[in-house]
Parts: sequence; structure tokens; C-alpha cells
Amino acid sequence: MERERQVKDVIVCENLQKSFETERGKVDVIGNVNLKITENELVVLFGPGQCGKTTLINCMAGLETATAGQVTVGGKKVEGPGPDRGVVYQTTALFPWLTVMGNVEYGPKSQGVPKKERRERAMHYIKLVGLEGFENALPAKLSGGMQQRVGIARAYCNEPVVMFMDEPFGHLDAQTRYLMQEELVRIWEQEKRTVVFVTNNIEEAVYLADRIVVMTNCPTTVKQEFTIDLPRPRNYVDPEFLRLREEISAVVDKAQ
Ligand SMILES: Nc1ncnc2c1ncn2[C@@H]1O[C@H](COP(=O)(O)OP(=O)(O)OP(=O)(O)O)[C@@H](O)[C@H]1O
Repeated sequence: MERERQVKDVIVCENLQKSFETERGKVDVIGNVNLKITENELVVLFGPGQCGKTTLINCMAGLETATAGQVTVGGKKVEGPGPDRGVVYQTTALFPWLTVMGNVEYGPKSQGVPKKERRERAMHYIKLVGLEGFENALPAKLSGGMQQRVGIARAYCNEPVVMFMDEPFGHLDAQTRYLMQEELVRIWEQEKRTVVFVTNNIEEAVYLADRIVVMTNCPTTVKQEFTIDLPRPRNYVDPEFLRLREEISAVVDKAQ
């Protein structure tokens, strides 16, 4: 039976295309993407460097406008950024003059959520990401991993329908990166959200994903999809983990 599931498609890309006009002419970055992402799914977009992954999530987030086709989130056509879509970047653009609390509560504060309610909500997410006790710290006092935790709490605090994560652990040292992968899975399992995560790191992709979407080179399109059924927490040296890693890497190498 086709798609007999209780799940619903939260993000739907239909014949999505994106080109940029540059001084050297038109650059086609997204070829023709058709993709459905279901509620509470953790999808990893994986593909060659510069293939267009960031451009794709920017189109889904409403930070770029599609040249053709469309994206819907929660059934509504994406026509610009909105609080239903949170983004966590590689370098978390925290406000340096605001404390951890100030950064996390920023979204609800700008939407006029009363102080008591937004403080409680922010505190909940600060605890969720493991930063209890650091509410009054300024970002400069925090390590890179802790700053990314603030970025995740800030995105959660807007209570978005979907969260886009664009290589959020790309700048971290290897040990902190492993720790943050574990932490992201713990956070997401505790409070499920629909997550679209971009990475160039195959190990990170297999560790995190419910489904890996392998993209082709630019202009990018979907090359192949892999459902990752391994139980969590995953083990980087489990034979099945290593087999999937090999299999998917081989597809990316031929992802033209
Ligand atoms: N505003 C823009 N104007 C012109 N070209 C752009 C623009 N934004 C992105 N591009 C081009 O689109 C291509 C894909 O870029 P994008 O950052 O989306 O890829 P990526 O897969 O996320 O890259 P990386 O692997 O480095 O993270 C690049 O060649 C880039 O130069």
C-alpha cells in the first residue's frame, strides 16, 4: 500500500529550481528538486562541496526565492522567512551583548510574548540543551560547542515547525563535534521536531539521519535517498554503520 502512514509531509519541494544572475551570466544552482520531508523526521542533505545544499535550505527557509517551482511548509507556500522555520548556522550569530537568556528569549520577546512566559520557555530550552547555570553568561565566555547549544536553544524557543541546520558543527574540533552529534540526537529524541541538517561529513550524516538525501553536483538535484534504520544511539564502528558509510560515500563520489 502506497504511503499508508500516520505521518504527514511538513516540507514539500515541487520542481524547485534556483538560478542566480551574476556578472558572468546566469548560474543554475538548483536543477529540479522534488522532495518530501515528514513530521519529526531528521533528514540530512549530503552532497559534494558547493553543490547547492545551503541554497536549497535557504529556499525552504524563505531566505531565497525560488526561480521556478515551489516549497510548502505545513501546507503554506514559502514566500519569505517566518517564525515557523528556525535556522542554526555554522557560526551561530549570537548577539554578543546579550546573555544566554537574552539570546534564547529574543525570538518570543520580539513577538511580544509576555516576560514571565518567555522566560519560562527560554529556561526550559536552556535546560534541554544542557546550559542550566549559564543563563547570565555572555557568548564570549562560552566555548564553540556551548555557543552552538545556545543557537539550538534559540531556534527551539521560537517553537518552529521545522529547523534547518546548516553544517552547525562544521567549525568545532573533532571531539566537540562528536559530543554535539550525541547531544543533538538526545535533544531531538526528547523534543522531536522536523529537522533538515546539512553536512559534508558522511560519518555525521549516518550518525544523525533518519534519511540521507544525496544531492548531485551543481545544478543540484536529488541523486538517491537512504533510509537509516540503525538503532540510536549509534555506534560509529558498528559494521552496519561502516557498510552504510561506504555505500553512501560511493554514491556521492559518482553524484554528478
Ligand atoms: N547569491 C549568489 N549569487 C551567485 N551564486 C551563488 C549565490 N549563492 C550561492 N551561489 C553559488 O551556488 C553554488 C552553491 O552554493 P551553496 O553554498 O548553496 O553550496 P553548498 O553545497 O552549501 O556548499 P558547501 O559544501 O561549501 O557548504 C556555489 O557555486 C555558489 O557560488
